[in-house]
Amino acid sequence: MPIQRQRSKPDLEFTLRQVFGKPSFRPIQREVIEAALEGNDVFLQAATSFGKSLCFQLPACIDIGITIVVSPLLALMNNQVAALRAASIQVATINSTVSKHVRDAIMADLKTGHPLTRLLYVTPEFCAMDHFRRVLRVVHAQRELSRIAIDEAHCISEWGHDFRPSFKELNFFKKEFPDVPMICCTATATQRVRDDIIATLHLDKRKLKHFTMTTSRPNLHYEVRYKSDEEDHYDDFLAWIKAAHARRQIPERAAELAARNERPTNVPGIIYTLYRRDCEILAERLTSDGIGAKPYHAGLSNEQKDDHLSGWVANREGYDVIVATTAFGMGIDKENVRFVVHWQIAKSFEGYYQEAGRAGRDGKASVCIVYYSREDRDRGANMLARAQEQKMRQEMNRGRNNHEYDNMNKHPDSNGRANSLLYLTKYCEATSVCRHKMIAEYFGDKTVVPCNYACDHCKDQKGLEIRKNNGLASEEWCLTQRQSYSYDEYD
Ligand SMILES: Nc1ncnc2c1ncn2[C@@H]1O[C@H](COP(=O)(O)OP(=O)(O)OP(=O)(O)O)[C@@H](O)[C@H]1O
Repeated sequence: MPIQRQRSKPDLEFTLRQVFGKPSFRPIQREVIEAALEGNDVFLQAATSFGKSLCFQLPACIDIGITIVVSPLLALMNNQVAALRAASIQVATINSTVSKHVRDAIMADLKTGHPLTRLLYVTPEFCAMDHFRRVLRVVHAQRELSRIAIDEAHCISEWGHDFRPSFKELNFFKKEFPDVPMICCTATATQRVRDDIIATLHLDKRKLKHFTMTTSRPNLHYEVRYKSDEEDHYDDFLAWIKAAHARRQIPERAAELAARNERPTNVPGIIYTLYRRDCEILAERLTSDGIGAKPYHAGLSNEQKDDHLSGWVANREGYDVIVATTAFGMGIDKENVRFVVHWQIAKSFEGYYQEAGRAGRDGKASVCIVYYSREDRDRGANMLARAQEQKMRQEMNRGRNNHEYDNMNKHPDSNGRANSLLYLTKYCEATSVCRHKMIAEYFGDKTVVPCNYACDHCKDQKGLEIRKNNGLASEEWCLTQRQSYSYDEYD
């Protein structure tokens, strides 16, 4: 018996306009939504900022019953929940920032079997809890479990195999509720990761409706800036952002901004760093140089994180730049982010593309800069090797026998991380290929990706080569550093 109980042919455009305030669908959104509403399992891969969330949010407003959205990060959940509330949609989230009182009220709504909540955002860890599963069974028995949406589905493959095993347990949904349709959304999955997600969730490949769109973000200008340990690139960045402020203070531009009630110093951006201590130090340095900046990392209290995120989203003075670890990023949707800077090489190619994808979500030109040094590359490789060693030790301590351990190491993910970092290094070192093309190549995107001088290679290849030659430490020097273990102390 199909679980879907739809109202007569829904007017999708009407819901889009009335509920979401959008004038029209973006390419293939309509097709994805129709496939979902027909009760299919759907796999949607599309560029950052494509509008993937709408593909499960809109059906949730049409179908009878509740959509469970599994989401990996608090900031992402809170960001989406706030946007849905602003559109007066009945949405709830259960996570560590939600008080017991609110949590009980949500659970009471679910326990009725006929929840008023249209979308419930939860973590994979919460989905693994017995009491939540029991309540879901009640909702399912009442034929009110409308759909399961897995947002940022690549996390199943990237994180499920090590530090967040609950991702792997998401196959509970298909095991227990095979008739409830599922939709998986991601911007960053290679063929290997796609196969892994499908297998982990127990989706039937033959019946799955697959939608794959280009990875291309033509309004993003990708740039690599070369450096070595010898120099502090802070001054380079400060000069760059001060120049952006100065351009906004040219009289005609300033008048335009004033008419829109915008501050000339509001150039919203994100700086990603690998280390928590850098978040604090850098935010303080920028603030003392007149650039409003706040840190964001897992070591801050929930109140601080909320304050910094909400101040930044609201374009509040003093909150223009967020200096963050990767605790901030995936899925964060603020339309006017004009730049994303990676203070060091990112942890993976997927991470880089995701984080850079926070820029220019309004379609306007925006800049993505990576400060790349070979020393940071080696530190990144070190961090990865250590994490893998630690995992190996933990698994040994947990008593896996050698055979199991060998199989674990044969898992596609064990090499995936290293390959991803290697490709990111290749991307940073490259001076003879368009950066947009390199991104497409990594994700197996066969479409022709346009680059209208929107990367440092296509804009000025000669200059790029010179900057690389002048900026990087030599490989010989890095080798001596590696041999003397000097990178280990920094980690
Ligand atoms: N049809 C549409 N018309 C106008 N805006 C839209 C439409 N669909 C989605 N959007 C807007 O596009 C923005 C990006 O959407 P969303 O956050 O769902 O992106 P995403 O595909 O999940 O990206 P990411 O993978 O980077 O998180 C949102 O602000 C959303 O409101």
